[in-house]
Amino acid sequence: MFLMQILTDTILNQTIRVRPAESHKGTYGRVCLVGGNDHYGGAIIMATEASVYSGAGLNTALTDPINFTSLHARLPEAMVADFSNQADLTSLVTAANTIVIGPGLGTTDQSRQVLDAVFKLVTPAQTLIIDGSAIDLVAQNQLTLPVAHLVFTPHQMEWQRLSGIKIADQTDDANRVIRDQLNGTVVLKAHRTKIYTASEIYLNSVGTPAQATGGMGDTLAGMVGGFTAQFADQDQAVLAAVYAHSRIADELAEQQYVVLPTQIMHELPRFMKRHQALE
Ligand SMILES: NC(=O)C1=CN([C@@H]2O[C@H](COP(=O)(O)OP(=O)(O)OC[C@H]3O[C@@H](n4cnc5c(N)ncnc54)[C@H](O)[C@@H]3O)[C@@H](O)[C@H]2O)[C@@H](O)CC1
Ligand SMILES: Nc1ncnc2c1ncn2[C@@H]1O[C@H](COP(=O)(O)OP(=O)(O)O)[C@@H](O)[C@H]1O
Ligand SMILES: [Mg+2]
Repeated sequence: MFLMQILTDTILNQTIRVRPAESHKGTYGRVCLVGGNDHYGGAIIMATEASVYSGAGLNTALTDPINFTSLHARLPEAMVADFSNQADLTSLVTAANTIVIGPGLGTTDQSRQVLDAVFKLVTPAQTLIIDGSAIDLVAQNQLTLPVAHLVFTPHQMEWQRLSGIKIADQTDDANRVIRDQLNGTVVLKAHRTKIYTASEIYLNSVGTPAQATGGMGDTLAGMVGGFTAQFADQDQAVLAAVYAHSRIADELAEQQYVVLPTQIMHELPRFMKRHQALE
C-alpha cells in the first residue's frame, strides 16, 4: 500500500542548498543534454537553458550543428557539440554527472543511433533523464535500458506508448507495475503530475493551464537535469524540480494568461534564492 504524498514548499528548502563559499563550477555538476534535430532546435535550447538557469555548473548541448548558432546567440554559458560526432559524444557523456536525452531528438534513424550510443556509455553512477522522443524510441524499439539512476518524464501519451497502459487506465497500481519493470523514477506529466519513485508516489498539486504550451516539458527536463546534477539526493532533486516548475508558473499566471517556458526558467535564480535551505 502506497500513500500518496502531496508536494509542498518544504521540498524546496529540503533540496536547494545554500552554496558553500569554498566551491567552483565543478562543485555544481556537469550536465550533458542530448537532442534537437533539424526540426526541433527549440526543444534542446529550452532544455539546456533551463539547466543553466537551475545552476548546474557546466552544461553542454549535444545536438545537430544546425542549432549551434541559435543556441549560442541566446545562451553563451552553454557549450555545444555535434551529436553525430562519436568522439565528442563519448567524451561529453562520460564526463557528465547527469545526462538528459530526448528533447527534440526526433525518431529518425539518426536519432536512434544517437540514443543507442548514449545508452552504451552511461554508467551506474550517472543519472539519465529520458524525455520526449527518447521515450518514444525506447517504446517503438523495445530497447534495453542502461543501468543508471533512470528518470523518465513522459506525458500521458508518451506513457501510454512506453507502458502500454491507455491514458484512461493509468491508475497508480498499473503505473507502479511498469515503473518497477523500468526500474526508474517516472514523472507522469499531466494537469496534475505524479511522480513514482521506488518507494513512494507523490502528487504535484500546483500548476496551471497557462503552462499548456510547447516546450514546457523540454524546460522541465532541463530543470530535472540541473537539479539532479547539483543536489545529492536524486529523488528529492526530481521532486523539487517538478514542483518549482509548476509553482513558478502559478506565480506568473496570477498576472498572465499564458506562461512561456522561457519565462519560467528565467525566474529560477530568484525563486531558488527565496526557497533555499533554511539556515
Ligand atoms: N520548440 C520545439 O522544438 C519543440 C519540440 N518538441 C519536441 O517534439 C517532440 C514530440 O513531442 P510531442 O509531445 O509534441 O509529441 P507527441 O507525439 O507525444 O504528441 C503529444 C500529443 O499527445 C496528446 N496528449 C495526450 N495527453 C497529453 C498530455 N497530458 N500532455 C501532452 N500531450 C498529451 C496531445 O494530443 C498531443 O498532441 C519531442 O521530442 C519534443 O521534445 C515539443 O516539445 C514542442 C516544442
Ligand atoms: N493544464 C495544465 N495544468 C498544469 N500543468 C500543465 C498543464 N498542461 C501542461 N502542463 C505541464 O506542462 C508540461 C508539458 O510537457 P510536455 O507535454 O512534455 O511538453 P513539450 O514536449 O511540448 O515541452 C508538463 O510538465 C505538464 O505537467
Ligand atoms: Mg515533451
